[in-house]
Amino acid sequence: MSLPEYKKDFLKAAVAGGALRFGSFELKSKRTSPYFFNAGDFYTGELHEPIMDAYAQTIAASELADGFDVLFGPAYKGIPLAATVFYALIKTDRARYAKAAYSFDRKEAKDHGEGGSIVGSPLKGKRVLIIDDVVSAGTAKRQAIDMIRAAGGTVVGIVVALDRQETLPGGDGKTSAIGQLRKEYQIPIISIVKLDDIIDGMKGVISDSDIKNIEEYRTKFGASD
Ligand SMILES: O=P(O)(O)OC[C@H]1O[C@H](OP(=O)(O)OP(=O)(O)O)[C@H](O)[C@@H]1O
Ligand SMILES: O=C(O)c1cc(=O)[nH]c(=O)[nH]1
Repeated sequence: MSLPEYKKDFLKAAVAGGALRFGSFELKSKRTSPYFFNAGDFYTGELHEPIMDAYAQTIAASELADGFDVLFGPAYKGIPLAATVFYALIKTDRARYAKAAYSFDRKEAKDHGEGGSIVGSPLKGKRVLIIDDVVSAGTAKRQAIDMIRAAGGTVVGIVVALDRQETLPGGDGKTSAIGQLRKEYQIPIISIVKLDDIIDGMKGVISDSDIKNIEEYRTKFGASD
């Protein structure tokens, strides 16, 4: 299967910039994974542009492309994502996104000046697309959904960089964290790449033994949703 160019560019930049690594890594879940994606590395010049463009193209090519009014980035890591990907969306298709908007929250409400927790576009009556780096257990996404609903917005979807497509530890052995959120909130959750794309895109780029380790990991922990 051939990956779209923006996914190839994303993977190439992520590997070159050290955001996507291969070896042995302990996850939050305590699983040992043969690959790791560090969204904390998005700040370098070589990574920033391809990653922000890849988010924008993922959104513009998705079912959510015309279905949101506000791109919302939960604090903290979601904040630069919302601002920068919104800019990339405008650059990608000005006519389509000129009337859209972005916003983000403060972790601590401001008690002076304009006050409150939401900065940027008000959410009342708006269709809101959440942007973030990754989903681990889904806790931060649930909090963001609650906050947006409390502010009168409707969450229409979530976009993240990577879907690891792996089962939730202690779960039913089939469902992923993303799958669980999809079911719970009945919303689309899209990603720039998923584990299957990494395996496809990295063949011939990383060693055969790294590919084999990731395929074995997918066989052991791959989710079915
Ligand atoms: O709980 P999940 O929805 O699976 O997501 C895990 C989130 O946790 C981290 O953010 P955190 O809330 O720790 O805030 P930060 O952006 O300030 O690091 C990380 O950036 C993910 O967005
Ligand atoms: O599950 C995790 O802890 C995890 C995996 C990954 O690839 N990247 C990350 O930041 N966390």
